[in-house]
Amino acid sequence: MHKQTIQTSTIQYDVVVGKGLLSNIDQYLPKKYNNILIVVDEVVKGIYGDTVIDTLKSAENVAVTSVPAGESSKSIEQYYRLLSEAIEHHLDRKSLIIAFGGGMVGDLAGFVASTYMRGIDFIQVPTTILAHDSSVGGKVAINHPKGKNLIGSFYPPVAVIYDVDTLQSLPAKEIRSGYAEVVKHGLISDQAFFEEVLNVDLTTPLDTEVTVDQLQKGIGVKAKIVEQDERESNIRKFLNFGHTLGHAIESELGYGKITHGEAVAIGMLFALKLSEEKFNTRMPYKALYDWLSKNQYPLSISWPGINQLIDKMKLDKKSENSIVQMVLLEEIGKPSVVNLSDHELRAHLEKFIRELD
Ligand SMILES: O=C(O)C(=O)C[C@@H](O)[C@H](O)[C@H](O)COP(=O)(O)O
Repeated sequence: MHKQTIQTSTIQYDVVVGKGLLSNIDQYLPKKYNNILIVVDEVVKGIYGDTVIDTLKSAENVAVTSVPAGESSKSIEQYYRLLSEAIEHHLDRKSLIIAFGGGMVGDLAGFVASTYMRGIDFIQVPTTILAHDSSVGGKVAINHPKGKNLIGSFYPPVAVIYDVDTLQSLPAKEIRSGYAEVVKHGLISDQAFFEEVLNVDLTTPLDTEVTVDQLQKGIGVKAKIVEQDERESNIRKFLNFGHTLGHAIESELGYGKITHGEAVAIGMLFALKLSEEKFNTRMPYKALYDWLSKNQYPLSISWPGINQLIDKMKLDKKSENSIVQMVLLEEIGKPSVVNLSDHELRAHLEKFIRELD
């Protein structure tokens, strides 16, 4: 078991990563709670629900509610339903919400926790590779049809309990989605880490040791940034590498039509191309493209119109005065935030889409 403590200006919490944590989950709660609501992804509930529920029920007053798997559950309807569940189960300010599942559940349940009675404790219990990223750092949100994560807050969990045994049951699409965020952590931090990630073959069973090591490195990259800039006024923007276009694609195609990581993968390719042109430097575009293709990421998508994409990119939370900001790389491990005019963005996007197709 590996423990990493995140210390921001507002809170300190542990991220515990290890095997077999679910069946002892009660031991990792930072304190005793009078009432617990577990919000769980339907699929996760079917596989691991009993283990967690039984363990907690022996010690605590526990209610469970499941949400349909997939990004479309990050909706105002599910959010409202979960608030109603919290009321119905008499959660109060001494209660706890446990987000048990992937990034969707973490974002949704975390946002419920951040607003119910003006905020109650919540714990992230991630079950996907992607959630090594989303469970740390305290960004919680739901989507609006006009844009991804537009309704949300910064609300850190009181603990992250990451049982890596759960990764065994991930379908290929989820593995791909999560690994895009591992690639991102490599690109924004360190050439050696990036190269190590590109050595992973996602078409064969994962080597758990290698995966866990890379997830811990990714969490480390994220922790270092979040500790310095929890509310994204500066360097936290770097964690958004690949997301400006990625989020626009996700929201234009319809949430869930393409996974978050698959969309971010295309966004990272675009960001690498732009980085080459902006900084007149060589980027590992081809290496990443080849790795993504080999690992069956969908790179040939049914592209939304450029105007729609640009409108969505302007709604990105990094934008100021409707000017799109993108995270580019001066070199691997040296991210930089760059403003882009509509004209520039359009020209680069048109070229990128033409070349990718
Ligand atoms: O933690 C962050 O900061 C990130 O940007 C990490 C992203 O990988 C993550 O998908 C995040 O939820 C996106 O945030 P958003 O602010 O662009 O909605």
